[in-house]
Amino acid sequence: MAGKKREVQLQTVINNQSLWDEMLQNKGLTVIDVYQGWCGPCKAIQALFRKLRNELNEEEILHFVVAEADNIVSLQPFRDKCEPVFLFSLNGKIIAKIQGANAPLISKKVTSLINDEKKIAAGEMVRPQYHEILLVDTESADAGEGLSEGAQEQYSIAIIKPDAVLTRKVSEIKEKITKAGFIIEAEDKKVFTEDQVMDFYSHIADQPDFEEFMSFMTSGLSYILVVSQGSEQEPPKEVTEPEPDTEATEPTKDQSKPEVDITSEEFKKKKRDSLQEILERQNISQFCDVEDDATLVTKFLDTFFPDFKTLKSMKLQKTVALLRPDLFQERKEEVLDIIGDEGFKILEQRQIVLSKGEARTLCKAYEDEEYFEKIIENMTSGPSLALILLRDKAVQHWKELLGPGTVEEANTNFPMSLCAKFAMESLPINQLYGSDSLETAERDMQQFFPLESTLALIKPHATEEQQEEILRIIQEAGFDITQHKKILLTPELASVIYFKITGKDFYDDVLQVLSEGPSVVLALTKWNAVSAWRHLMGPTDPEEARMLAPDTIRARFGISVSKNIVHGSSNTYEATEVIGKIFEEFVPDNSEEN
Ligand SMILES: Nc1ncnc2c1ncn2[C@@H]1O[C@H](COP(=O)(O)OP(=O)(O)OP(=O)(O)O)[C@@H](O)[C@H]1O
Repeated sequence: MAGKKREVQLQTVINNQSLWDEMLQNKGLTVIDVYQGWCGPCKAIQALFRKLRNELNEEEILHFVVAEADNIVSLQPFRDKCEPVFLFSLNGKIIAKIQGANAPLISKKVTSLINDEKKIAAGEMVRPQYHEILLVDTESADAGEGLSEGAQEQYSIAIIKPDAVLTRKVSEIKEKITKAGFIIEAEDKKVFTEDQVMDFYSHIADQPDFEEFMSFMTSGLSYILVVSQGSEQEPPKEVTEPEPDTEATEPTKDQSKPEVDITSEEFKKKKRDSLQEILERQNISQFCDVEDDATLVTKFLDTFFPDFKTLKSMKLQKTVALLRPDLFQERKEEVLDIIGDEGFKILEQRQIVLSKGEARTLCKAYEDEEYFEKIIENMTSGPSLALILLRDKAVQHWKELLGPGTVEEANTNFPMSLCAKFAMESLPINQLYGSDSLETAERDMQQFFPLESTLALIKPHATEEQQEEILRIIQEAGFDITQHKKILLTPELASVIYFKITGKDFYDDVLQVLSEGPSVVLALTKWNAVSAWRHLMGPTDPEEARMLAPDTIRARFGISVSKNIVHGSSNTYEATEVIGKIFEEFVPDNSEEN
């Protein structure tokens, strides 16, 4: 019976990768107890699962399984760990993990997810964009949810406010922070909601100008930075290198290098305390708030960086992989399966016919071989498949899987490598390519996936919640929101965006919709941005979108053709023109405030 799915009283047993993949097809929530062959599933929690199953009575959408880490590639990070791990898969996406048999937490998680599923099915709630978590073992006692006190103490949060983002001061501020010896551990761009401003700035809520501050903070993108102290041995450079725009005075006692006998804790404290001071000395504190209070820092991390600790324990990297033409044509699916099984996430993929020049650059290592021209011929003979892969230590891991450059060496010394596995008569070299280093990966990404920007509009009839959801969808799809502005589109501004349709008979309808309130205007950047954003928006008419592309933004939130919630540029020329006019020629009213 080994390797076959067998029903036990409560939980289905998953003991190989194909059953695991099959399990991911389950509809609704699957609670996965990850166990080790040598110690068996967690008995302590089975009573809770039985109780939840009976009380919730939702067999169609609530499943319980036990999954053996030893035999499932996806669960590799959890092998040989004694502590129980529970994963929560929602419609095939692992969205949460609890380490340890924490019954109350597990119960709360299951109940709330099932209640949400019921509301979604009844049309009472829009499906939230759940983030897929990375499967790693965090190896710490607190690893359930949130961060330990110890971990929180090391970090400060710096918020670069909307006016600084609009006037492009972000790089300068970040550079000043890092030059002063601090490390920016993580960053995100967000438009604060009113509730969030209320929540995070409650300590100044009684100030007379708080309402003004609230509307300023919700008016555009802020950058939220998680900042740590950096190495305690290294003195902050900022104190010894006055910035050109600050007055060159004799260093005060505070600014001089730390005494040699200072303890590392004192030194860390000194550096931590000085982030605010540095910003003040550099005349940038009006653009950037610093939060050191441990409780607030935790709140920021939990709200904006829920995976921070997991990601910090990893070396997440991007690398570029390429399947050469013959392999792409004949065995693409097998390669993609291996990529998935090895835990890589494919961020982008495209078919590309390489030019001779591109092929020569990629195969430079073989330029002295007599078969060089033959491989250039082969590589330019048809489309290759280029991929951007994301994973912990992606560059090294992909190179290790590939094995050596030539089939001869792979067959002799590395018969398990992908080079040997996918060898083909037509080519004496590896049918697969991988970037050699982080620098090469960066260069390869620029070459194969050049960045492009598009203009996006969220129309006035979108509610606050819908705006937030749309921004989340945008970020989840890998777009970088490079500009953000909330403005009332007057007929003059509307004609800049909709210059192509000003003569159409429905143009008055368009102006009418835009006059109903402020719109959110965005510049979105990623490879192939224009077409990717149009794809995400869906067909112009929401009715048609609901039939043809029900997951698109217009299908989910559009009301009618004129109230179709979003707009996007039609081509790169239009995008460049309109972004230039809206974000560069039009000077925002609040750029000099605060
Ligand atoms: N027949 C119509 N009646 C009312 N409004 C319309 C009609 N046709 C188009 N519109 C509105 O004008 C906008 C621009 O129209 P266009 O023909 O350029 O559509 P699109 O390129 O699919 O959408 P968009 O340019 O907004 O991304 C549409 O998004 C829609 O809101």
